[in-house]
Amino acid sequence: MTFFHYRAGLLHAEDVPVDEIAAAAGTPVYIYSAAAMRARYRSLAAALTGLRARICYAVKANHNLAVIRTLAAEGAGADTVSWGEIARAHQAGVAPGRIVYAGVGKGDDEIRRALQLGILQFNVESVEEMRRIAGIAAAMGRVAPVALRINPDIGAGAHDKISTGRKGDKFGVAYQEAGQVLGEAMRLPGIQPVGLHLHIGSQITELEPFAAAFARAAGVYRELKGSGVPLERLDLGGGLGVRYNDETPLDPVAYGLMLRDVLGDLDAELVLEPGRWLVAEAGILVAGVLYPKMAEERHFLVLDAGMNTLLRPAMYGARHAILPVRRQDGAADQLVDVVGPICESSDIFGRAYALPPLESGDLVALTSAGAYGAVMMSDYNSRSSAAEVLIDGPDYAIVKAMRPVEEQFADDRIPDWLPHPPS
Ligand SMILES: Cc1ncc(COP(=O)(O)O)c(C=O)c1O
Ligand SMILES: N[C@@H](CCCC[NH3+])C(=O)O
Repeated sequence: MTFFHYRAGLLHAEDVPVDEIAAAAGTPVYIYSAAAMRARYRSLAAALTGLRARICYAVKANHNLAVIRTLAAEGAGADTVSWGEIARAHQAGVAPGRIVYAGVGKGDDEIRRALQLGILQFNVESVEEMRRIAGIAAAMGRVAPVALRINPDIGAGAHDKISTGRKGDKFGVAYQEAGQVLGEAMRLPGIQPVGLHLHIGSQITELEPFAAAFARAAGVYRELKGSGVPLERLDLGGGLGVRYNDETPLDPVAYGLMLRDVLGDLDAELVLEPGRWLVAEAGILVAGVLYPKMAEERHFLVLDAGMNTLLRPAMYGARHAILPVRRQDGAADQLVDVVGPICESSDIFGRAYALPPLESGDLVALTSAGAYGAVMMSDYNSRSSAAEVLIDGPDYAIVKAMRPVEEQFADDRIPDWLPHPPS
């Protein structure tokens, strides 16, 4: 965590003291380090040297415009999964010709808008979707560049809920059926097959499943290209794993070597769609301590951040390391269960965290929170989403303010015909 470090016992994000940011933006607050994101991007790009490859940042991991802009300025394109994400990426400055668009449920209007904008390619997940895109494109007098997402039947990912490439998962078409589907695609007006796509899962810390899936995809690619399908791109998806606690994150150099080994002689431009790997460790979530609740049977630390702020622990049993924002010299750590304020038993970040004694008003930082944190926030229990702050050296900016409670219900409407309650 070199971009988040202690100086004189106080946690800093790059050069800015974290307590200063918390005072300015309120808590809970997500803090992102631009330098950390750039360092990640550059180390991955460097590991791909010599390969014909492009990086399309999976904006689902963190879709704040300032985050997308930081990576786009480094040369990243965008991997998207809805018109909303395409619009965000475009708004943040990503050129349409650098945007790929996946997802099992693309709506007609989304397809139309993406065609109008002129994105690089649609990553198509079913024959039904292929036909739908063909119809819409033909009616618009356009041709949709399409990569077919194949399901390689290889499981990977830290959790059953984030494995996407097994037979029976909803994503893509069985790899054995790719030829048939692309054969039909070639006969459809409005479709230009340009590639294959796969994405086997997320938070993968081993190279083997990637290598096995990519080798399988390369076999299909070669066979189809050999039989006359004009393929030019193989999109490998994302999935590169990071450190949350004690995991060994995926090494980009080893990943690059594996790509050379498995795909070095493939006649294809490669596309990588990392999300988590670029931004997770570049972000922390800073929360205020509401109460230390030291019941005899269990010690709890109740934070002002909850599952509505960071859903990963409740949803996947994920465990993010937690640091005190101010270190205490000489104070012995206590084991505490760290929980949020939401009325759900699953609103718990984890049991038995070793932390120094903390009081109301103290701050803690949940680490590796830059990916799938802010994007998955909700106003559940009518608790407002956290603010987001971007740091760049000595500078910082609130890149999304915490929403005042009144704005949460500003769009609700009470129909005139509903009776009034008694006064
Ligand atoms: C198609 C696709 N590409 C890329 C990603 C990004 O994954 P990750 O954040 O694990 O790199 C995902 C999400 O899992 C995805 O579904
Ligand atoms: N949201 C998930 C991962 C899903 C990745 C997107 N397909 C997480 O927090 O780990």
